[in-house]
Amino acid sequence: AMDVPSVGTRGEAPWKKMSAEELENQYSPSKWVIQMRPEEALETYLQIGIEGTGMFTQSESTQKLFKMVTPVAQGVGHRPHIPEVHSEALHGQNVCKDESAFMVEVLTAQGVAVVIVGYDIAPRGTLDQMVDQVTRSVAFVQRQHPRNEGIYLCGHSAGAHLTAMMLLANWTKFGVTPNLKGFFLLSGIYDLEPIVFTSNNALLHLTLEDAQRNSPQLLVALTQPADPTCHVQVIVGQHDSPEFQRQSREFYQALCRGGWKASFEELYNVDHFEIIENLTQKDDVLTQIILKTIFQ
Ligand SMILES: N[C@@H](CC(=O)c1ccccc1NC=O)C(=O)O
Repeated sequence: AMDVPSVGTRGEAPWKKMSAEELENQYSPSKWVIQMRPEEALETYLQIGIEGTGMFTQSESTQKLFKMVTPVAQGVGHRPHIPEVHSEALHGQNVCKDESAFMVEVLTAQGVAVVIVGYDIAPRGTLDQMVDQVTRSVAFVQRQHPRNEGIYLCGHSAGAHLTAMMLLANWTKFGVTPNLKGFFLLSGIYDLEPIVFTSNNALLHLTLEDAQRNSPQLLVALTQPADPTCHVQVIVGQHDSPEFQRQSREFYQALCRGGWKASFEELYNVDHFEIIENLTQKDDVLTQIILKTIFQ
């Protein structure tokens, strides 16, 4: 019989047929940038981070991007305030929560309260601990702001993975059910198994079991959406690597099969990093998606 390549999510995962070198490439976002050399991208985006707003200045500089936005009631004399930032932190080896605050102003200017969540990245924290820290942070915000009009979670790259894990959280353990209205999952990974076989695992030390237990791609099929009206937007850059694009598309498909209200978008002409770079600007495509979703 002819060797017909499998289509969609059926059949063997395509990464299993890749050489070690090719797999490493696919899971190194810096190798797929379009405007710079890879080393330049690492320096620009991963080492010094994206320029901050100065709002959060205590730079412990070891945490990862994960942010959460909460629309609050606007009224005369009622200035939205930004709740205390957690000093907990995730698996990103790269960007810290302070550096992730660069996009808050465009949201706070519209009356949206923004919380940047930190967590203990590897090797300080295990992936299970990071997921737990983020879960507790979301529960904390709900407890502090029980009358919020809705909580939207947003994460990029490894942060999108942690954010996606919140779709599967068991909130009963935390004594509170967060008022989750929407998810923005940007250039994320949702099946962690291939990560085990890349250099990304040098600090993380994920076993196959750890990877499976923390793979939303595998878990969404086994869970019912708590709130079927909660909108999950899976968004990937046109110039993200083919593996990152496949992960986003297949996660979107899994969400649809699981009964979630999901949508998928490939953003034109941006790579893994550029996708969030213009979140400081009101007219940016992604900024507009976020604002329209919150204020619809
Ligand atoms: N630092 C590496 C890999 C990296 O940043 C990464 C790899 C897999 C999944 C997420 C990653 N980064 C962002 O959270 C690189 O891009 O060269």
